[in-house]
Amino acid sequence: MDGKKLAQEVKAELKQRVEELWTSKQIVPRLAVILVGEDPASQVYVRNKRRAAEKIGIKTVDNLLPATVSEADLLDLIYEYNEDPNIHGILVQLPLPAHIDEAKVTHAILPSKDVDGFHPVNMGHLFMNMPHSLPCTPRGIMELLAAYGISPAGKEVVIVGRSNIVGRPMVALMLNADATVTVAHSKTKDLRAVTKRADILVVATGRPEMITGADIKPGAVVIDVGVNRLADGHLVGDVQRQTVEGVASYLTPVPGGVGPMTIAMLMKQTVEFAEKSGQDGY
Ligand SMILES: NC(=O)C1=CN([C@@H]2O[C@H](COP(=O)(O)OP(=O)(O)OC[C@H]3O[C@@H](n4cnc5c(N)ncnc54)[C@H](OP(=O)(O)O)[C@@H]3O)[C@@H](O)[C@H]2O)C=CC1
Ligand SMILES: Nc1nc(=O)c2c([nH]1)NC[C@@H]1CN(c3ccc(C(=O)N[C@@H](CCC(=O)O)C(=O)O)cc3)C=[N+]21
Repeated sequence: MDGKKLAQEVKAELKQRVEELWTSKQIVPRLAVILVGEDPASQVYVRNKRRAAEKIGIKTVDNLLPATVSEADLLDLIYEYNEDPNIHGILVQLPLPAHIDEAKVTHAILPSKDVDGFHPVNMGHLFMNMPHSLPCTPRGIMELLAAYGISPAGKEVVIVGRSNIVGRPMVALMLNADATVTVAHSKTKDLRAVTKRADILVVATGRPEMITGADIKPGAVVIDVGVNRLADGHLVGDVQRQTVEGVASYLTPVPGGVGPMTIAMLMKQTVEFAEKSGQDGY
């Protein structure tokens, strides 16, 4: 499944919507990105986001804060963006340094500007199937499946991983799409027996190539969320491509699968928020 190509298509459509937004309301979508510390992988994501935004016509306001920044200063910055009517989306790159309480930061972002969909209010709405904002990675996966004509309705969907960023919101989206959902994690007994049941398998563990051809049902659709940089600089997923390719009906590559879709969905959410701005929020 070619996430890179689909992401290009999504971004081309967004570019038009951004132009329309300017013509009809003179609004430029603005996204504030906050990165704390100098994690090189995170810097790559921030750069990719900025590049994508520039192409679409979204303005990004990047804040690269030192790892030593205090929690109070970070919260103050978020409060400023909450109040600023010209900022439509706020994203704080995770993980944060240990001295900063991640939950406190996530909760500080105004739900109506929470482009990641990580605020408990947005998570709650998502689980009740009345979402305001959708976490970008799971949403990108749903759009990929839809583009390939794969409907989760009635299917056995197994999600490996239960993080707040990927696994948990993925459960909600799949349930909302009428799948029969199983969630596996590090305490799951006999993981292979569980993954082998899946018609659609979503793997988000951060364990390089842990899922092999022996772990999947022939013909399964396999979504590899993992982005793992090996010591030699090589990028691999959580799925072993060589052994899975011959068994699965579809597989998302790494790179070029879920990652580019995540960025496209972040852009989409920002444009959607800008389009809604001025209307009644909650
Ligand atoms: N492509 C993209 O857009 C994105 C990619 N990623 C990538 O996806 C991967 C996962 O990210 P994230 O969800 O944030 O990771 P986390 O580390 O937050 O969560 C990993 C999850 O996998 C589970 N897990 C770990 N090891 C095993 C195992 N051996 N067997 C079964 N389950 C296991 C953990 O279980 P437990 O809860 O029990 O600890 C946990 O629930 C990473 O490689 C990350 O880089 C992340 C976000 C976006
Ligand atoms: N608040 C927050 N929101 C996030 O969405 C978030 C986060 N924090 N912290 C880190 C993870 C990780 N993540 C990725 C996004 C894009 C690619 C991506 O574009 N990957 C490219 C390759 C990138 C490369 O070459 O390094 C690909 O898979 O083709 C990867 C990973 C978002 N995350």
